[in-house]
Amino acid sequence: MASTSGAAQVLVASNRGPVSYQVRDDGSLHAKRGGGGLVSGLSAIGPDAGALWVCSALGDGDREAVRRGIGEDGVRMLDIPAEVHSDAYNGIANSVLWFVHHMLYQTPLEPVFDAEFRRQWASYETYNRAFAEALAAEAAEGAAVIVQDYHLVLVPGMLRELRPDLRIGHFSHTPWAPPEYFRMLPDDIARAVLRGMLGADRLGFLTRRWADAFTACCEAFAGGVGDTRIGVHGLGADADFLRRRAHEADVEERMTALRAEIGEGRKAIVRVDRTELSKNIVRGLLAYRQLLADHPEWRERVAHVAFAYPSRQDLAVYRDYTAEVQRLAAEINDEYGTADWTPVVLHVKDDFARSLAAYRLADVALVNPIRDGMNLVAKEVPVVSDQGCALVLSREAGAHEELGEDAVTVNPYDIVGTADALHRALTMPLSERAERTKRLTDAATALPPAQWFLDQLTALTGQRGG
Ligand SMILES: O=P(O)(O)OC[C@H]1O[C@H](O[C@H]2O[C@H](CO)[C@@H](O)[C@H](O)[C@H]2O)[C@H](O)[C@@H](O)[C@@H]1O
Repeated sequence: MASTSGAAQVLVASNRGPVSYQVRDDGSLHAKRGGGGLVSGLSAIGPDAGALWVCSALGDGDREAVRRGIGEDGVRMLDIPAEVHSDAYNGIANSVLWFVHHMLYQTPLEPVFDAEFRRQWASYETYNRAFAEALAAEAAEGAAVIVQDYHLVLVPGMLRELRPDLRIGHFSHTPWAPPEYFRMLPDDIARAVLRGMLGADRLGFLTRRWADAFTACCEAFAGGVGDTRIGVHGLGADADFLRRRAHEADVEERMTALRAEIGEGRKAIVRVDRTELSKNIVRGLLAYRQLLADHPEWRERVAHVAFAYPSRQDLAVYRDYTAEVQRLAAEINDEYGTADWTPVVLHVKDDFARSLAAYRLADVALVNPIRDGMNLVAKEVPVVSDQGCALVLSREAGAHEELGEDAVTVNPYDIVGTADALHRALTMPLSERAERTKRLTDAATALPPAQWFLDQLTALTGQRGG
């Protein structure tokens, strides 16, 4: 394992780490890169950067790795009891805080703040305390610590009490809810969230909109942000890595297979997401069906390549959503498919090489979240696309702040509007597509992950506060 206790000068903390382990049939452990935008962003902080990454063991394989003392350089995995982790991650972080910040509650999916919620909140506190104690033990005198995301909002305040000498930052990868939605949380919990965060010297957000919403919540419920500084760092795509990786042999192989699935000469509307309610995959499929209904000329001339990778499957609402995506894709294929045309090419098994293959082949990328911290797919597709790609982008994605001018903007709730946007994107002249792709690429790569992290570190260590 990587560090000597008390020696780390720079630390990051997040629920999901850069690697996860699976136990093979022969008992050996297989290491796999962790998924999701947060990991993509932080992966620039390799062991060479000298940082220690403190994360949670997430499954049996990870726990086994901790028990066997197996680990990557620069990574410390915490073996927090499975039931505490489940309450904190599934119960509080993903069923409450995620839903509040993405404003996903709507009838009949409503928050229930009952005794079970209070029990899970106690686990969430325990979980946060485990991180605070591990960070306090690993950090050198005066070290910089940057805590990540809604799983760990109590850590800055807890760590401040344990180690007042540290420079403490926190970065949110999600949107932040406006006060009129945030106030849905019980008052004491809302205050605990804000006070926990305000234990940091500096807080980072992906866009000005989310930073302003946080400030507004503090003004409404915590008497303001006090001495805590707030900054905006719009995580960008890693162009060098993506372009290199997208031209490796396994990606080329998958392009051949995908071309066969799409069919010769057809255009491809591509989307790649975790199967996540906020990503709005169902309305994307409904919009595609509307396109086929409104514009029969596209039948047999286009395919919707939809990769919906498993996410948070311990939660019933995510399993139901996954089933709905699969049901609707099959329904569209039954309704419009022909002997040699599959209108929706749906894949649900996570495969990064196949995602890159789809990016390269895309004529149109559909990114239509209800709300999204940033959405890195919107930034990755233009970088990798072989022939220039039109981007249909929700105005509610953080990425829209930087990419909106060269995207075709949609209201994510408007199915007819999204169908019209798809038609506009499909008919965009190739020269216009290429020009827009060039500008999208410039904007998407303005702040690559390594620089994104360094900027936060410089801003944090260049000041004392809190
Ligand atoms: O760890 P999981 O529960 O499997 O979820 C994966 C990650 O989802 C969220 O990612 C966000 O971060 C991205 C990078 O800043 C952003 O582009 C994206 O739009 C967000 O959804 C979550 O914030 C992470 O903590 C999760 O690890």
